[in-house]
Amino acid sequence: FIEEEQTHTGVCLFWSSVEPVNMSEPEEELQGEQRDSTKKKKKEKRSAMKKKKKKKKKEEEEEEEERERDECVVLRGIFKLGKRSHDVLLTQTRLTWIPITPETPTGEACVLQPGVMLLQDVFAVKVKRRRAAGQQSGGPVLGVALFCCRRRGRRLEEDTVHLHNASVEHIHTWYNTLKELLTGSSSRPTYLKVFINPSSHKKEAVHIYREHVAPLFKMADIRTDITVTERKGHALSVMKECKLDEYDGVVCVGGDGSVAELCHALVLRAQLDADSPEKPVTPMLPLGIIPAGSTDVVSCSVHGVRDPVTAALHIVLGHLQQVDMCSFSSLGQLVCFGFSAMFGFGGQSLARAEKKRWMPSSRRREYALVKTLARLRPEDCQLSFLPESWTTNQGLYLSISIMSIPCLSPHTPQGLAPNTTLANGSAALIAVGNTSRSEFIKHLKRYTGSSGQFSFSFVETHTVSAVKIRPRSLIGWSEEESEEEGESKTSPIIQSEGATFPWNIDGELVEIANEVLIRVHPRLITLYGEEVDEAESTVSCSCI
Ligand SMILES: Nc1ncnc2c1ncn2[C@@H]1O[C@H](COP(=O)(O)OP(=O)(O)OP(=O)(O)O)[C@@H](O)[C@H]1O
Repeated sequence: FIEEEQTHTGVCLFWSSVEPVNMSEPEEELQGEQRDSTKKKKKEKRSAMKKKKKKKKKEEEEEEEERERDECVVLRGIFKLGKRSHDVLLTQTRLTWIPITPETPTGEACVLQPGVMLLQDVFAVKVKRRRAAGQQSGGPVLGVALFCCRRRGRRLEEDTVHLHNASVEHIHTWYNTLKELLTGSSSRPTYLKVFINPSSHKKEAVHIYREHVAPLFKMADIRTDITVTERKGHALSVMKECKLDEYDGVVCVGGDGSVAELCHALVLRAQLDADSPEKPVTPMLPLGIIPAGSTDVVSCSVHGVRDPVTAALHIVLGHLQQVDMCSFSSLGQLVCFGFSAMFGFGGQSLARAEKKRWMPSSRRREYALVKTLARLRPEDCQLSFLPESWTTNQGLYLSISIMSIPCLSPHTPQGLAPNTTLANGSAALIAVGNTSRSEFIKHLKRYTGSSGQFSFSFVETHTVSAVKIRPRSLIGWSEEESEEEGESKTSPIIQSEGATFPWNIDGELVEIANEVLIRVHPRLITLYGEEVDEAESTVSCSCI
């Protein structure tokens, strides 16, 4: 077939090189036939390729089945699942149950579906006993229960498989063997340091942890050491002092601000332990994020959903994902480590929202967004970025964002930075130049859809490893705002002389006067979770 195709291509090339001018009728007919034949051959080639792919897939499936068959059976026994008896097989990696086929009166076998469960999805096994109400121990053995996770889209849900058999000996053999197989997985934690921010979003973090997370940790025999934070910076000070080598991981229950504080703390602590004051050091412990904030973009970016159960199951099962981080510094001094920063519109609207802390958080956000749009003001600055050598641009920008993760959220399922991934070693730079308010709103609105937010002449995007932003205006944002609003100036986080500019770093307001240098540190931190391409979209933003 390939030979035929090659000969045919040769003919085509020959015909295409013939001058079309003054072509005689037979020649035209011949060329028409030739075209038909080319189409036919292409179709045949496509169908042959399809067949080949199908064959390959079938072969792979057969190989997988053979591998499963060959995999050594560790235990085999009869159990009741539901009301029916099953032949249950346990290997090193999976549990398979095949219904014992009953004979029908006509002698025909009735076909029943077998079931399978991978041990990598099982997080606990318990012996089931019959107990009277209030009885704490003992009781006749009923069977074993396997607690596992099932995937529903990007969500992980808890599920249980009950294997019933009243033989004590049989059940103990199965329980001990299953326990042994499950403890083989080294990335699963047994002792966690947990930080809960009770002030996050609707002040529900403690409740979320108690209701949805603690029972799963208990079921998986994970011990915890809990700190309920009392103020900003509390988690950082605890992390500087505590004995980290006792733990297998750290868990943060809160919003993006709490996550950023803990990531920052983990990297600083690693630097301290390694006596490396200059260079960021990869922390030994992974961080688990239980979302309890208002947007939770870091959690959404590693789970695909804003769901405490999914987050807890990723921790329990030891799913690890290395993630790029940025360092933010000014005048040679580290400001913080984080995942994303917004200068201009994003910083200004957060600064406005912070002034209205007394408002409910969603109202506060909408108010700030609308007001910042109404008073849209570009920043005059010098923007430099480093793909290989520094490129410098100067001008008016409405917004500049630097994001080392895609920043997925239910509002922006494809992410604020769909052009970066969790661990590609670079960040997305999205610079929005000066334009009219209506064009800027059009650009913002497209984030809620699937594409098109960058298809404007005033938007440029780059893949970067470092960025420098130097504001050129002499009047700082807060001074101008205070004059406009008749309010007293709020105290800046970084005390500085002269004009300061608001930055939104992982949802936290940071006011900085001078040039800011952002560097990307590939795979600096490990988070519990996995790479996801899109977040589940459950809310829409109506304010614009
Ligand atoms: N007890 C506390 N009282 C006040 N602030 C706290 C407390 N504990 C921690 N913080 C600080 O609160 C800040 C914001 O926390 P977090 O991000 O969890 O909540 P949020 O701002 O409501 O959520 P989101 O960032 O998703 O909007 C963090 O910088 C954290 O250090």
